Amino acid sequence: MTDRAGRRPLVAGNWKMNGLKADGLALTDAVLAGVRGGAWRCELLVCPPATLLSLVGDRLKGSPVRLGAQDCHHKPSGAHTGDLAAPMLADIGCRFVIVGHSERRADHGETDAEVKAKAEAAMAATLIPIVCVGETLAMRERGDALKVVAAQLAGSLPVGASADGLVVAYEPVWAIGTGRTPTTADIGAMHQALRAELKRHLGAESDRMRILYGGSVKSSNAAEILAIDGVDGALVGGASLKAEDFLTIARACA
Ligand SMILES: O=C[C@H](O)COP(=O)(O)O
Repeated sequence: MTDRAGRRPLVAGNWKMNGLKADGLALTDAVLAGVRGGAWRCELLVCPPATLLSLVGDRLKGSPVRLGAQDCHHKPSGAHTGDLAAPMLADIGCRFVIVGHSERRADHGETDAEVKAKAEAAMAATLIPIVCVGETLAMRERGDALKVVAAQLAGSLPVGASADGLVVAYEPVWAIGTGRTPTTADIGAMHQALRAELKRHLGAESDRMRILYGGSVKSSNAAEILAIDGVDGALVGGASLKAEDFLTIARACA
């Protein structure tokens, strides 16, 4: 992977709804042990469940591994039982927050407009939103993937994003946790379409924005996926729960 327009690759681990305290700490310590002493080409990020953010964040202090959350509310505070506001996440050391993951879009009916509002709330709290988009299998089989995902991105893009202040993640829904991935040509074409869409909305600023690929990224396919033109890193689910697999993926950026 080459630096294109100064984009440093980002490898992000989304732990999803996994891990009790002991698991989270053991995974964090294993990642930190593997990271120590290495010169990392990519930026490293872990996104534990909300219950572990403080604990993991404390462990990560002084390390090159960043902390991120998996969701935030679109308001900065208020009567929203069970939700977490972006300023709260920033307050406990988060630097990034994933918004619009397909699991939240499916499980909680989140729309593009809500994702956009969450991304704007994240930016207002100085967090970097990772805005997720991706097609279902039916959309891909109908030949609609490029069109649908570009429209999803257009509807989810926060207003006023700067190059360093926004990350996009392309995650085909049918590739998440299934072991299936699109062809390298399909991933390349989608990343090209997303960059064109970013450019249409944000102009030249978009050249330096990172677009990640997510969906069944593993240690065995990471090098191939991360070498695709326009892929600026990976959003990793299952494989991020094993430190060695996560770090092998990160090393594939070298
Ligand atoms: O956020 C991560 C993605 O949903 C990918 O998950 P996965 O690597 O388990 O397929």
